[in-house]
Amino acid sequence: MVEQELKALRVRIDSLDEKILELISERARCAQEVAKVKTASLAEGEKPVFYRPEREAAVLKRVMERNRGPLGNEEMARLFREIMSSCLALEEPLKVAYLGPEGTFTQAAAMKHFGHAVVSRPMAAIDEVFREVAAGAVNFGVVPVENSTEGAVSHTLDSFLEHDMVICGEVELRIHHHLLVGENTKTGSITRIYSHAQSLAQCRKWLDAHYPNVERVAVSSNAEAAKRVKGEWNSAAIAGDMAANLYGLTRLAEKIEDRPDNSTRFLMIGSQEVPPTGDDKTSIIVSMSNKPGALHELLVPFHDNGIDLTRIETRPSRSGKWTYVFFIDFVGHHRDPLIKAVLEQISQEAVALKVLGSYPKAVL
Ligand SMILES: O=C(O)C(=O)C[C@]1(C(=O)O)C=C[C@@H](O)C=C1
Repeated sequence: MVEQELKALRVRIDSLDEKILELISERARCAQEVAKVKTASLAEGEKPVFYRPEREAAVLKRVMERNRGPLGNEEMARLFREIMSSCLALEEPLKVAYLGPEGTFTQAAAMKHFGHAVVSRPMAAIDEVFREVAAGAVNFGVVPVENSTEGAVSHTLDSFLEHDMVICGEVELRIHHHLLVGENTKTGSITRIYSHAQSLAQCRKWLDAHYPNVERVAVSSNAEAAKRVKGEWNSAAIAGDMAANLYGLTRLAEKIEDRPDNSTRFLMIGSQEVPPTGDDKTSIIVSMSNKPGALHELLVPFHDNGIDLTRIETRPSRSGKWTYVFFIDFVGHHRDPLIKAVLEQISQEAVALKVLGSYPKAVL
């Protein structure tokens, strides 16, 4: 009886899969047509722009709005994310550099934002990601910018001071850390725990409680930590799922981050300006003259115009001792008339103002 029912359901699934297959193929052919149209309408010397983040955000939002379940909105959007990623790859295979090595959270962020049909290249340092994008060796780069527990990633902020980059997207990732061991690890004899400094900090209380006397060794990435543990018998690593799976490690303890809402925000950097979608964010760098009330003066225009600031960060400017630059993120697009007016007002008071980019708010 059960066998009969299962058989009938599987016949239905097969027939639905055939329809889905046909529809996906039709969609892919449509994307090929889009590519032809984009290429045909070019002026002399102009390059086609295949990747359209504003359109991708609209597609994913529409899917989420129309979804009636039983699959959740995020799950459904994730499936469409991958379909679109493959459609884009037919138009142009995107090359994306990220802070490596393979298995880092930054790689997971890159996949969450662009899907898996991109050609991704791990870089050894944040600055290298910036340089690879600046050199035109890849279309986009992915770098971490802030963590909800540990704050700003200062290497990324400093790199924005050195390179002319356009921010064209953001993605947020829940960060879950696990204590990982290899096949050879003697779990009762762990004397050393490897991880990236930020991850060690994010698990500080857990480590104090469970491994108070074990040496904590900061290495260049969580993936590097996982790699080291594979060959040692007395060490463990703190890293996430991607690294655990990549290096075949076992989870001795799961989700050991001190704060359950621990998440990291990543930025997509490139050279492409993104048009407004109606639900955007903008990132700017401003340097003010070193006088009392400078920060107040900078913030007043935002307040007066009801603009929602989502982040403000200070870094030394590197061009003069004790001068500072402010990294500010706010809601809106720099082409919106209100935002334009506010930026105009600020630039009259500022020593320098640079718009790093306006981009759709993260959908996924
Ligand atoms: O609409 C476009 O411009 C397309 O190229 C199609 C498409 C899609 O598959 O929906 C593919 C890539 C772009 O980044 C955005 C959307």
